Amino acid sequence: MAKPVFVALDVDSKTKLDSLLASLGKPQDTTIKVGMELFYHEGPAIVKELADKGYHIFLDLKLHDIPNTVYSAAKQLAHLGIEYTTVHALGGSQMIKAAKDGLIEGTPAGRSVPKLLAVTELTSISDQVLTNEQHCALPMNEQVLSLASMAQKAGADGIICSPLEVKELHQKITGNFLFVTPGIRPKTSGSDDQARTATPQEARKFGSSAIVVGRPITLASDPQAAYEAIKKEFN
Ligand SMILES: O=C(O)c1cc(=O)[nH]c(=O)n1[C@@H]1O[C@H](COP(=O)(O)O)[C@@H](O)[C@H]1O
Repeated sequence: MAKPVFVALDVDSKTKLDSLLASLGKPQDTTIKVGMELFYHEGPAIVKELADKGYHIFLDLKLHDIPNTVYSAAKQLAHLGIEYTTVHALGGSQMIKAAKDGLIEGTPAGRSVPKLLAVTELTSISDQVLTNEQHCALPMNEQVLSLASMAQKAGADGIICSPLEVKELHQKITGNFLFVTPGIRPKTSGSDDQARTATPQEARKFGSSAIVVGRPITLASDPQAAYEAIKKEFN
């Protein structure tokens, strides 16, 4: 089975959303990511609407709060018909466990519990920022590994990291654990706010379970062609 390419629907209007979705293909064959921009603009109703149309939805709100608040929020998200959601691993093991418990508790009977992904270090964080602003004593690869192991023990189904870390993670983390990687930039892209990037082909070679791609598709002159080319390169 083809590994998912989650298209990040980072748009601020229903018109832009509809035109983007029209270029992606049949809902049942399309994996999409609803992030903060669209969710805060349209509210939870848009998630339900997309789920009812048959899209496979990754709802990325990156919860990060005290365990009780995250438990209650995750319980609400579990009603929406989503397949994946996110928390920040830096919220700690108790918070991750609370998110998982909330998802289990909130999932309607007969439906699958959404998979919980823990964001390790954002792909926009460079080695310099990790050291000089976060004052982290570990190098990036060890910090990501440490957060990934903790998240796995706490009950997460996988992590979000850069493709650049995935090869090493596969050697050290066993079991059925997902490595979902944004920071995807085809060769021709210029530089932007992403710091730890790789091409779709590199992500495949490193062993990413799925990739998340926004602007290389949403801002392309032909989003459909860009999406198809990236899917082909990753699989
Ligand atoms: O959780 C995420 O999806 C995420 C984590 C991370 O570390 N880096 C990251 O870029 N993302 C998301 O992945 C998408 C990347 O979009 P582009 O940079 O436009 O391809 C955005 O929607 C980000 O919110």
